Amino acid sequence: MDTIYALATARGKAGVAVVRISGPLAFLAVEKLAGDVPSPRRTALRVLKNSEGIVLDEALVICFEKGASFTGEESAELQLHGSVAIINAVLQSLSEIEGLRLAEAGEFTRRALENERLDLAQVEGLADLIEAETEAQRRQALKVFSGALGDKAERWRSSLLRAAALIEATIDFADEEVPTDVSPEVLDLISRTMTELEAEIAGSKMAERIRDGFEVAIVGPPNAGKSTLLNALAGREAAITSEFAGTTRDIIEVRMDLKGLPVTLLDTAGLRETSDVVEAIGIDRARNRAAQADLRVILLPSEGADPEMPPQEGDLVLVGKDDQGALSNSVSGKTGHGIDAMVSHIALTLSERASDASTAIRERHRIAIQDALVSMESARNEVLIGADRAELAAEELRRAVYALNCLVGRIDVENILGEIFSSFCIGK
Ligand SMILES: Nc1nc2c(ncn2[C@@H]2O[C@H](COP(=O)(O)OP(=O)(O)OP(=O)(O)O)[C@@H](O)[C@H]2O)c(=O)[nH]1
Repeated sequence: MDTIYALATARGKAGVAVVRISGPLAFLAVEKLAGDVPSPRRTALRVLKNSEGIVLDEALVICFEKGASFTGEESAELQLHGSVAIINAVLQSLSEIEGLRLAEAGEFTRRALENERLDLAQVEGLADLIEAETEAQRRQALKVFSGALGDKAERWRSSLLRAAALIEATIDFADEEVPTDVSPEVLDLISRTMTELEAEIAGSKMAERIRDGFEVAIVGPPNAGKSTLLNALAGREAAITSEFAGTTRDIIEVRMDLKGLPVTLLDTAGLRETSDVVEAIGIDRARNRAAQADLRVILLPSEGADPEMPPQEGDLVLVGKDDQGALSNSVSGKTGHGIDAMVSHIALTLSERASDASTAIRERHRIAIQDALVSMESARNEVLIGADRAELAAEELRRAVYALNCLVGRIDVENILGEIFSSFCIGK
């Protein structure tokens, strides 16, 4: 096993830069640079020198023993002054040590997975945690990273293994008198686990939204002030505004952090009958995209005007361009009146929905859970048919366990690793 090293913090000037080293020669490398190996898990101030004795930097050095590090291997972290020249000099010195090489993207995490310091779902949680931009994303990713999905999978797995063991016991005793009918307990175990898996699937759509962002569309008739409102929310001129009805044709997207929730705001073409071919295409797009959005702000030019699109649950219907707030349900992109109330409503509505989010946050998780459910359903049917189908029932339960094993990466890992680690950078 090679010993790997890499800059773990972002490149460029910073107060501190951290270089990580992991593998069997990690302590040896520290000794070469720092003169000794400080006691594990203790921060030690050391002068780092290269092989010619030239001082590179004064740094904080932390060593981690094998079995008690992020990767599970002997490893060390060098907290350097964050200068490009120091980083380069230290990386250069490390490269000159026999048996050390620069880490590949995601290689530290991959080793953590191989050494069972993390399960696959935790690796995915870590990738999301590094990507997290908003509070909701941070919380969700941290939950997965801390092993919440793996814990659940372990519980489901042991229920299914118990059910399978009960059934298998009846197979072994098939020729003899079977003391008790195990089917009620088996059915109960299967049903209870299925209910939990179904809840997980139900919440996974919302969890994906937290990862990828909610869509909020601003829709309504032309000239209602949609683009002006979007620009006010974005804090920049993202969309063109004009006094001419039908200015916005294509969909304009602005990503923002709305009280901790990741939201993509959509400005859409004003909805009306038109003979203009290009405008008509824009209106079609507007209708489709708005219909699929998580929430719509329907902006009207005046009170009682036709919204041109029926509001759905949670949608806001507001009168636009009400600069002084003469109406109760109104907003003005120009003066900012009503914007706080609107943002609060959107954030509240979306965060209520987000509270249903599960720990299954990726399509991969959903597919594995769905596979497990299909097998459990078959197992249940076999048990209901009768004791002579015990072998088939046990087989289906084993299949369900296999699907759950895939979920946390006990098996079939290689196929998915490439995809997962493609989002990691060097040093992670
Ligand atoms: N007084 C006032 N004028 C506004 C407000 N919002 C927009 N306007 C004006 O109304 C006109 C249309 O505004 P837009 O924001 O382009 O309206 P829109 O709904 O995006 O229009 P379409 O692109 O045609 O669908 C422009 O002349 C804006 O300056 C507002 O809050 N108050």
